[in-house]
Amino acid sequence: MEFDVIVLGTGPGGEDAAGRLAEAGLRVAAVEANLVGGECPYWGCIPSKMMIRAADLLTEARRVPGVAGDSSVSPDWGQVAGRIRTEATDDWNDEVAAKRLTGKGVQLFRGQGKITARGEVTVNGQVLRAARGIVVATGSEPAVPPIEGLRRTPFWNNHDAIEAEQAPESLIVLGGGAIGAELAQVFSRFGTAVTVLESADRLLPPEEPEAGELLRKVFEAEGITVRTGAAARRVDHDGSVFTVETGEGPAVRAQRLLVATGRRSDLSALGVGAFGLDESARSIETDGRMRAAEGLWALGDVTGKGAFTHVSMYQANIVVHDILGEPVHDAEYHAVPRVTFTDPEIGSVGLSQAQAEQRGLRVRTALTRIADSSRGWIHKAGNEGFIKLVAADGVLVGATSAGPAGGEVLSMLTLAVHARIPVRRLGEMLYAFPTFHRAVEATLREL
Ligand SMILES: Cc1cc2nc3c(=O)[nH]c(=O)nc-3n(C[C@H](O)[C@H](O)[C@H](O)COP(=O)(O)OP(=O)(O)OC[C@H]3O[C@@H](n4cnc5c(N)ncnc54)[C@H](O)[C@@H]3O)c2cc1C
Ligand SMILES: NC(=O)c1ccc[n+]([C@@H]2O[C@H](COP(=O)([O-])OP(=O)(O)OC[C@H]3O[C@@H](n4cnc5c(N)ncnc54)[C@H](O)[C@@H]3O)[C@@H](O)[C@H]2O)c1
Repeated sequence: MEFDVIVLGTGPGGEDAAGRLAEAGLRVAAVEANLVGGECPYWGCIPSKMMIRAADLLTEARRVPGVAGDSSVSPDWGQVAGRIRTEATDDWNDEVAAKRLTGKGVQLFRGQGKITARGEVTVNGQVLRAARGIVVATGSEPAVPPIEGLRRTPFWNNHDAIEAEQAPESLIVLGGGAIGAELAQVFSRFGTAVTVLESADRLLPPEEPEAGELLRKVFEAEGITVRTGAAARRVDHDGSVFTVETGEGPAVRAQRLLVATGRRSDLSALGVGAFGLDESARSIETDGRMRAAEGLWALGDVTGKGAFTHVSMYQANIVVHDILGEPVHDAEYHAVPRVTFTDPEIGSVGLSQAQAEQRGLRVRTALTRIADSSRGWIHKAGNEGFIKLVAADGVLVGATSAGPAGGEVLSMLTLAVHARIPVRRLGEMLYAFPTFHRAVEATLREL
């Protein structure tokens, strides 16, 4: 079957690119092995943020005493699980999403697609040919670390955690990255006894050390056990209880085990070797137009530029313009924003202090605490957080905004890093009183 473009994988970026290319008049085939929409709407961003919204509501209600009276809350996981089934995922049915895509003129092929030659994808024995090229948008899947015994146990990955119909009594979370931190706090707030095991020396290891320290403090205050420097060595399951040994400290036991130790993309399963690409690589390398080879584009998690929906959509926009021969700015990654939606939210953009120093930049940093700002003091309960700025050569190269609405406050810092606005000019701006983002002004003064 002949097409102009074949899009392999219909996660956020693949779906967007396929739909827009078809609307522009190209003959587009999309190949999807699972659900149209990918990880984000069914097992990622959307349902996890629904869980977080519910968990945050419980905690806000628990903060009433001492500020506004008394409160008592009775968590009901059934309401969260119900919303995820009915409102978010349609019980993991993608009929609506598939109709939306085919309604734009895309021909959808269900099944695992593989590149079998340049310009050729085979799915379920059917050969599809693309005159202009192939877009690889196949995302990532949970990585399973090589821990003795693990694969023999019924551990959870993010799919199982998102589909949970009950909050477990106890839960071990392996990995204190974005997924581990968000879901550890969610289940804890619904009454689960949670232990986080993180092999690095802090939670959210790529972020500023102050972010990991802050989360540890908040987690421990909420009753979550946090063990860092704790790489799992062995996992057992006796039919009802998991036991995880870490080499240091006592073994941990719990009803469930969530493995959230990162993601992987299997390039050999995609057949990108047909284009001369290294199939043992962790990700597909692209140029600024997201081209990986003549007639091959890649976007999303598979490019290794940040496993975030906004990165996938940003790259999809570049792919669409490039394929249509329209002008578009090359992809830039100096200001990739990311938000871990714990409470407090950890928002960050650009380089951490350590990353900037590793690049040999002459770095200046400053940090102020949200609790010391007027808004933080007014807020009283749940006012933990900080702003940290990393500057070099008179511009911000990185920033962290941790706190209530930390992800929203991040927006102005993303703009500053993206547009390389001089620090001096940022300091001349007006900051509304009393807002959380006014802490940025105080931090600029420190800087
Ligand atoms: C629990 C969790 C929470 C998250 N929260 C956030 C968040 O708050 N914000 C954020 O920005 N990001 C978040 N993410 C990350 C986000 O979900 C991913 O970065 C995003 O979905 C990646 O999009 P993608 O376009 O690369 O493809 P994916 O969403 O990974 O989809 C790829 C699709 O390709 C299909 N596919 C793979 N191989 C083939 C093949 N050979 N043939 C056919 N189809 C194939 C898959 O079935 C899948 O549907 C979260 C992830 C998880 C797991
Ligand atoms: N809010 C968001 O934007 C959001 C939320 C969830 C996920 N995501 C995306 O999905 C990606 C995957 O999330 P993730 O949390 O699985 O990966 P991650 O890479 O963010 O974190 C994995 C953590 O597991 C630790 N680890 C690895 N092996 C271990 C072991 N054997 N024992 C103990 N700890 C171990 C690592 O040190 C790391 O801190 C994220 O990097 C992020 O890009 C984004």
